Amino acid sequence: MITWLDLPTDHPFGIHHLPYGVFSVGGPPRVGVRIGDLVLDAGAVAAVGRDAGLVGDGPDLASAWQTRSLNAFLDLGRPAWTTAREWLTEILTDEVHRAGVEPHLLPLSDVTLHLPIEVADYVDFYASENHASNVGQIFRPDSPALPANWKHLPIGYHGRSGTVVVSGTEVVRPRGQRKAPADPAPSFGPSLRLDIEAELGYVIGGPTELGSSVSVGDAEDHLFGVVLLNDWSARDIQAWEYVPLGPFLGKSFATSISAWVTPLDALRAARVPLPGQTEPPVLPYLAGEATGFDIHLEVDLNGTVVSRPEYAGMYWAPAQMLAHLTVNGASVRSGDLLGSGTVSGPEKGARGSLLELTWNGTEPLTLADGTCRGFLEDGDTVTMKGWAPGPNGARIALGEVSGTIRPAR
Ligand SMILES: O=C(O)/C=C/C(=O)CC(=O)CC(=O)O
Ligand SMILES: [Ca+2]
Ligand SMILES: [Mg+2]
Repeated sequence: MITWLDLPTDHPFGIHHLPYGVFSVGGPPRVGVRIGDLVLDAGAVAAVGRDAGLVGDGPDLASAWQTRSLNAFLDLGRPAWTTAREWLTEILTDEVHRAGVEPHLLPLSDVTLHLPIEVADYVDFYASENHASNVGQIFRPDSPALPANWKHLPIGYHGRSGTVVVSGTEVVRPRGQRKAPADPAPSFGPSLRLDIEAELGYVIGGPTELGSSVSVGDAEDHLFGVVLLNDWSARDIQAWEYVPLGPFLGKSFATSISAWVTPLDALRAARVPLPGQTEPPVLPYLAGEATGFDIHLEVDLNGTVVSRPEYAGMYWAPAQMLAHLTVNGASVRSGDLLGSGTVSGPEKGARGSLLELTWNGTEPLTLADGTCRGFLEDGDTVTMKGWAPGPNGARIALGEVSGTIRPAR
């Protein structure tokens, strides 16, 4: 597949990728598709196709894309996502479309990128066995590292969708209550243990009805695509507040996602079997054809790569997470966001949080500038990147997610 754009076939944002985002250039935000270092004004070019009668009786992509989020497009469901991807591929590869499309391509450097989805409900899972057992040892040293339910169900909690922000948004250090086990009483102030969590976020589309469930086999009809996600976490606030209802203010102040949503359809070459769920076997509603993804992550703190987590090691698949989330009859909405849980590998250099990398601050990291970190300081910038294998040896780069810490107000 060769595009008429002047683009190497192995470009990480090549014709085999085509991630969606929302951009503006002075005017109202609208849906864009990234190709190379250009952004295609997708709604404008679809309107040209529609008005010229080229798009037939298919879904009205022009209307869905001339809006300020991906939600209307997500509402159309998987058949429309497939049609859209085929059509975009055609207009970017067949030279006959060039004159009509070229005026709607803008340099990435000229546009402002926005939060790509209006986040409906946000759920964060806990799907890495290494992460769960590390945090278990740190937070609950007198209990088994993995809770008794961990291999039977994908554990999760409902988060705060209104504080999900796009890459580049500054993060204000949260204030709150904390009490270390040895402290006689709780104290209040800016978090002293501000942390990151490297995760993938799954963007849901195709709403379901209240009372119905999505099976593992049907889950990918509702899994539109993937973002990189940083679940900023205040460990001191979290450790004191979370018993018995789970994370609350320690994680609700900001969650950052990448501006680009990589469609699941672009990740065909990245599919890998799950590491294995035979001991114990999962209940029937969680069994079935579920795969993981061979996605490589990189966490950069102020210019030093501090971790390289491997998503392929995750225990629970996104299809299982969605099946579990809906098994009680809970419905999903377009724009729902599912965090995978922190991606941590077995090696120290593959842990997805500073909590684990520094073992709760007791083993600080030394950065390239010679400074040390247990947790984040004001002014620190964290950038997460990711890539997956694409077709014919090419790579697919996920959109990066970055954020800088500002002092508490
Ligand atoms: O084990 C705990 O009490 C808490 C765990 C987390 O903070 C992790 C969480 O947000 C889920 C995840 O990212 O894996
Ligand atoms: Ca998390
Ligand atoms: Mg969060």
